[in-house]
Amino acid sequence: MSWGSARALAAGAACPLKPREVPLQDALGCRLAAPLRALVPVPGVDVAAMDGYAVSGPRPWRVLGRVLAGGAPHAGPLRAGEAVEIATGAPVPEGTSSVLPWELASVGDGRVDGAAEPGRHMRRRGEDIPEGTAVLGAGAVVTPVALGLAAALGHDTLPVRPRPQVAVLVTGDEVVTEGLPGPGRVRDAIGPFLPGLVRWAGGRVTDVITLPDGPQALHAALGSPGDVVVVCGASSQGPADHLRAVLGDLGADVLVDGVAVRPGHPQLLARLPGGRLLVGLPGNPFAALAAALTLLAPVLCELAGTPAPRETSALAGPVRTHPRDTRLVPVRRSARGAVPVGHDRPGSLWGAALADALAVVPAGWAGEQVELIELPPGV
Ligand SMILES: Nc1nc2c(c(=O)[nH]1)N[C@H]1C(S)=C(S)[C@@H](COP(=O)(O)OP(=O)(O)OC[C@H]3O[C@@H](n4cnc5c(N)ncnc54)[C@H](O)[C@@H]3O)O[C@H]1N2
Ligand code: MOO
Repeated sequence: MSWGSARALAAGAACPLKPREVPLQDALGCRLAAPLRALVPVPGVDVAAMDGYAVSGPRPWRVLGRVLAGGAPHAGPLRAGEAVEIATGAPVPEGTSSVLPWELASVGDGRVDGAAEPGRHMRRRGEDIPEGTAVLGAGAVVTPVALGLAAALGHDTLPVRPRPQVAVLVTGDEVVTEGLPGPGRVRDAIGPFLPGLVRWAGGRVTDVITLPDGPQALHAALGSPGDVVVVCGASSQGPADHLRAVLGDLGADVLVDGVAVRPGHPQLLARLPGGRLLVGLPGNPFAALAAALTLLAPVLCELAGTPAPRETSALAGPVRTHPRDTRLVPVRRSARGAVPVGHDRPGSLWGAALADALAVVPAGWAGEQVELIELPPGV
């Protein structure tokens, strides 16, 4: 299957998850499932915008008392010639014609005087945001700032597209997860990059489980909870690659079995009985990254309701093409175009770690602009 068809098929195989109402802090990074509306006007009542004196009518004014934000409001309306000392954010009494900042006020003998401009230094109820206004549309990303806005508008929870939950199964008798790998051993380089990549694509890794080679352990682990299961290694058809056999036993529907892309051609997408999707990534780490961006990222973007960004660029440097398959080439974007960074062997993440995108170079490429797939940035 071509690289483009595999990506499109992966996106089409996933349906957006049902919206859920979640506490504010849990909504960070999710997409809003409905417009964010102002449950209250901002400000809630007419308030002072400066520390000073709320005054009524022409100067000078007799000072009747003091109103603080969060304190008791002034009892009754202000009449012409009357004032109260007031703090920024405190409700101005009915009848206030202006707020005179303390810097402009002369005070003495229970009176205040100064050049007050009618209507100045007050914020009217709903002047910043009228009640009921839709301030952000459905589909907007809940940023840290959006959380502050939602709180100001009276929300304790938000309706969002939930983050798809991803279980990661890392297979291989030779794979170790800490320390220096001994002879015949290799450090797991895929389990450490998947949580960040998954989060960037809108999901959340719930578990990274390391499994020995063998069908029993894999069969049992495929029951791990999650909207998507990712299996690393075991995607090829060697003597220790049991994924296909296990999927056959389970009666899974294999939707993609190999993609015409280098690296990463032995990748796989299947629908498990019950409807969950499984993505099989090759064991070579750069091949696994290429496959994750080909099949896993589109699945997660679709489940999370996140549109996948599209970007094209000229290539500013030589690349090798493949006679039949698309090549994914680590590049750094620059004003001259995307510069290949090299070090792009399937077994190493060196080139990808130097790069900020992968250039999609089709077979038979003749120098035209290429698509770029962004690599997850650090946060
Ligand atoms: N006869 C063929 N053999 C292979 C083909 C092929 O087309 N015909 N394709 C090769 C390619 S390309 C890849 S990629 C691998 C994919 O194999 P698997 O997904 O089954 O992965 P493994 O065989 O388990 O491992 C491959 C390689 O990667 C190392 N590895 C495995 N897991 C990890 C990990 N978590 N972190 C770091 N490195 C890992 C493993 O030790 C092997 O060296 O198949 C080729 N063979
Ligand atoms: O996926 Mo392999 O090269 O394509 O390492």
